Amino acid sequence: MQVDPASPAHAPAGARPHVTAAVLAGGVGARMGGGRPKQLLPLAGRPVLEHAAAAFCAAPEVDDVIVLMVPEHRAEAEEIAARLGGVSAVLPGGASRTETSVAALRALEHRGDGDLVLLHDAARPLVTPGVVGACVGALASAGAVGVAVPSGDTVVEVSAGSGGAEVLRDVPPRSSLRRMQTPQGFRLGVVRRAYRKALADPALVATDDCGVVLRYLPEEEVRIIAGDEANIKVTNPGDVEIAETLLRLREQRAAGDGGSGPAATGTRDRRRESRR
Ligand SMILES: Nc1ccn([C@@H]2O[C@H](COP(=O)(O)OP(=O)(O)OP(=O)(O)O)[C@@H](O)[C@H]2O)c(=O)n1
Ligand SMILES: C[C@](O)(CO)[C@H](O)COP(=O)(O)O
Repeated sequence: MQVDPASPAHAPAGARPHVTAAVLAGGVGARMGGGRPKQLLPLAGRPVLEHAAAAFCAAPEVDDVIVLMVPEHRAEAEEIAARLGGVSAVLPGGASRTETSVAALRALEHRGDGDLVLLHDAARPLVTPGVVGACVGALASAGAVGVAVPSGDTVVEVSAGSGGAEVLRDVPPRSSLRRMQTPQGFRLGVVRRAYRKALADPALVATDDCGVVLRYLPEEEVRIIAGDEANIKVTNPGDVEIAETLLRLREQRAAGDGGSGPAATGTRDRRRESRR
């Protein structure tokens, strides 16, 4: 699949920006092990990646969903995209998460600087359309937005001590600590400028995209909005089971609400409907 080249490069004056969600599925899942990328593991009967992409397909604020997949497993992502019906392109990911983010930005070269992109870990299958919508909403008044949750634990900094053993170095105040999640959303002009500088830095090391904006565009405020404790990243063995439990709890709560909770299904039609 390819990105639709007929899409306008710049939104007409006064029009709302175009919103693309890029689901980053280029990782091999080394910590999970098992020989297959974790985004393809089944979670309640559907691959992890399918859950993640479905939340964006269901979010009325999102116009377009693309998936960046480990090249060797692109065919499986194409099948998932075909099932969902709301994914416009499945493209090859890069060798690192940062390279996959850059590949997503390259795929959006035809979009204007004022358009928006949401970068999301395919390994976070429990993201909800509600969090996606809040992220897009915050981008009305910010150039970069990350979703995060407060840290319940005291988070400490460690380093190697005199005998080589790990020792405590610093205890940052917990009240100012958050655990960063995805989606992370950006005006394209902002994230493009940040990555342009980042890619010129031979010392570039990044584990998320808001961090790249913070480091390379210090003048740009990165807004933090409330994430969701359940929006875990499937990382280590056992995490799929935890995600399944959280999903079941969410479904039970939604059923208790009369089914009004966030559904991770939806179609392009619903999106079109919301734009009228
Ligand atoms: N080359 C890469 C590496 C990571 N990711 C994506 O970035 C997200 C978060 O990364 P992580 O949890 O580290 O995934 P993996 O890199 O697959 O895991 P590991 O580090 O254990 O190998 C995942 O959705 C993963 O697919 C990516 O798109 N391209
Ligand atoms: C982007 C992220 O999910 C925010 O918590 C995280 O940094 C990804 O990190 P990883 O090293 O790729 O697991």
